[in-house]
Amino acid sequence: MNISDMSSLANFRNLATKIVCVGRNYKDHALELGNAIPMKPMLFVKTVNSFIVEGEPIVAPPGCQNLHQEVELGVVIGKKASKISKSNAMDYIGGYTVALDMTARDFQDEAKKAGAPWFLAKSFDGSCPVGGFIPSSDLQNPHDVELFCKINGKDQQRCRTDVMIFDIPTLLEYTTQFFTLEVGDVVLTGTPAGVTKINSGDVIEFGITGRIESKFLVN
Ligand SMILES: O=C([O-])CC(=O)C(=O)O
Ligand SMILES: [Mg+2]
Repeated sequence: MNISDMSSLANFRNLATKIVCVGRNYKDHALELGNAIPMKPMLFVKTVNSFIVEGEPIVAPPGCQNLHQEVELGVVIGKKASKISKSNAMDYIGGYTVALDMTARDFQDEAKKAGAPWFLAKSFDGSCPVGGFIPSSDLQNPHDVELFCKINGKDQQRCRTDVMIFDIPTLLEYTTQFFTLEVGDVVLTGTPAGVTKINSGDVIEFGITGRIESKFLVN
């Protein structure tokens, strides 16, 4: 498999073995939830069953009363990456996407209190709506784009990626010291401020300004 085989969203969905998520990578989001600014990247994972594309509905997990959206820039891995270094990390990127790290915030709050994993809060089926693909050759600087998320037509999140705490080479170097990233895997780089409660019937539009945009409906 090489990068040209995943030029469409459907293709890298089929290749992905996991979605690696970075938490608290934007100061304003860490602060809006009352969390400390991390000293090193904070990682968790979503299974491939969380991956949905346009046309598939967002569905809250059973019992969730506080479902949140988190718009995030996604890095799509183009070359198997293990123990790579910052200096050539960008060579391992096949392209970029934008996704929602859907979060059952009430489940997460409960897990945080118990010191328990976030798995249920973060990786329920359909918890990762993914939209669009930009080959890395078409996006020279992923740290110089604007992410946006609108709910029912109203701006909810809008932020440039240059304010990430840990940049993409740092995230890839750190991540791959511990586990291998396979072709098609997606690394979600954290959400900016503006997460909020999502309700049944909402329409969520999100993307990279001027580049990719997609629309998902909430069941
Ligand atoms: O749940 C959280 O607040 C952590 C997270 O995913 C993020 O910062 O993107
Ligand atoms: Mg997130």
